Amino acid sequence: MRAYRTRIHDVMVFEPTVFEDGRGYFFESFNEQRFKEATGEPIAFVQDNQSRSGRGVLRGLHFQVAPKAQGKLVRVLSGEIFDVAVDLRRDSSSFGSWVGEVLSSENRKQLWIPAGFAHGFQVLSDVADVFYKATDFYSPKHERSIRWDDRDLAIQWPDRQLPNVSEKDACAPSFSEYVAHSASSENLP
Ligand SMILES: Cc1cn([C@H]2C[C@H](O)[C@@H](COP(=O)(O)OP(=O)(O)O[C@H]3O[C@@H](C)C(=O)[C@@H](O)[C@H]3O)O2)c(=O)[nH]c1=O
Repeated sequence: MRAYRTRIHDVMVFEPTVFEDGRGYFFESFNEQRFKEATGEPIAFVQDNQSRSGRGVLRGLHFQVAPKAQGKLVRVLSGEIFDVAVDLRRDSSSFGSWVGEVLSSENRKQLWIPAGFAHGFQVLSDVADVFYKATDFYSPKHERSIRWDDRDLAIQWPDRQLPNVSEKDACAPSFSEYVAHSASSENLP
C-alpha cells in the first residue's frame, strides 16, 4: 500500500497493492495497522456507507459537527468520481481550502478525510458506487452542509454542467454564512 499526503497535510491518498493472477485480483481494501501507521492517529471506524449515483450527480458538501464529527475513508467500487475535502478547522492554516482527487474502480485510490472537513463528490461516469468508512455514527442533529458551488471556496468541479443535487444540497448555506452562524469550536475534532 502506498500512502501520501495531499496539499492539505491531513488529507491523504491510499493506493493499495494489487495482486493479479490468472483468477483475477486481490487487494487489502483496509488494514487498520497500516492505516494507523500512515496517518499517525488512533482512528477507529464505526459505520460503513454505500451509495449509487448516476452521471452528473453531486453530493455535498456535507459534514457533522462535534461531538459527532466524522472522519471518512472514501473509495469507489464501480465508476469514477471527483472527491473533495474542504478544511473547516478554524485553527488550521488551510482553513477554507479544498483538495480534490479522482477516485475510481480502476485506480482504486482511497481518500482519507479527517474530522473537521466537509466532503462532497461529483460523479464522472454513467454510474458510481461509492463506499466509505466513517469514524462516528450518523447523527441528523449534527449534520451540516455548505453549498457545493460556493464562490469563496471556488471548487473546480471537472464536469461544468449543472449537477443533479438533492433538495437539501440546493438550499445549503454559503461558506461565509456557515462561518458567521456557527460556533468557532464546532469543527475542531
Ligand atoms: C448519511 C446517512 C444518511 N442516511 C439516510 C438519510 C436520508 O433519508 C438518506 C439519504 O441521505 P443524504 O441525502 O444525506 O445522502 P447523501 O447526500 O449521500 O449524504 C452523504 O453525502 C456524502 C458526500 C457524505 O460525506 C456523507 O457523510 C453523507 O452526508 O439516507 C442514513 O440513514 N444514514 C447516514 O449515515
